[in-house]
Amino acid sequence: MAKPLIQMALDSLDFDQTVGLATLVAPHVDIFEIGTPCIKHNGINLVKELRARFPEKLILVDLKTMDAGEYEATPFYAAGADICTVLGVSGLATCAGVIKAANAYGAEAQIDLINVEDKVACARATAEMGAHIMGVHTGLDAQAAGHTPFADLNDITRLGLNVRVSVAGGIKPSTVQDVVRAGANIIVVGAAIYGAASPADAAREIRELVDAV
Ligand SMILES: O=C([C@H](O)CO)[C@H](O)[C@H](O)COP(=O)(O)O
Repeated sequence: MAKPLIQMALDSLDFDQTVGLATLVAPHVDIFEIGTPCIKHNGINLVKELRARFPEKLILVDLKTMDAGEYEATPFYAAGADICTVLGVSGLATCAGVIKAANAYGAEAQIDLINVEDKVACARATAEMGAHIMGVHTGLDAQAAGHTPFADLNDITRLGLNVRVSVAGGIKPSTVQDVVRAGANIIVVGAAIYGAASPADAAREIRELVDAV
């Protein structure tokens, strides 16, 4: 199996801080995620800026689209996004719209399973429609209430769907190897990197731990 990719979640609201953090961690990560609060605050110009500065990196725009899937996602793919997210709770028509927009640009659509009641059914249905990535995700508010993504990750990887599986939700050095072993193809890390005294060192540590599995 290919080595898992490491995705850095850029969750600052500040445009320059976001570019600065991306620059610091770039040698150690594969994907820059422009987090939902960040993309809402800064808009599409941040996608263009990161695309221009980091042509070799993958860029995920965490739109968490809830309606008007094709219409909302298309300009972000046109601006250089490799992956956009759409909420599984939005329903199949909206997911289909983002998948259609992704395919038009040779890019990928990620279904975010956050707060989906029946994650297995949603994953099966959206994979069948051509979704490229399934996102197992315990959001920041759910994390604060003590939840983790580990059980859901096992439920989704054991389905053996023809998609890559991404996992997000408080992943840190002590848990990153467990999610690799559970079959995650994309490992999202936010606070454990941007909250560290040295984000570059923290990103390097995550990379070394992933590569050591
Ligand atoms: O997607 C996220 C959240 O919903 C805000 O947009 C985070 O980027 C994601 O949870 C990863 O961050 P950490 O949980 O801090 O690792």
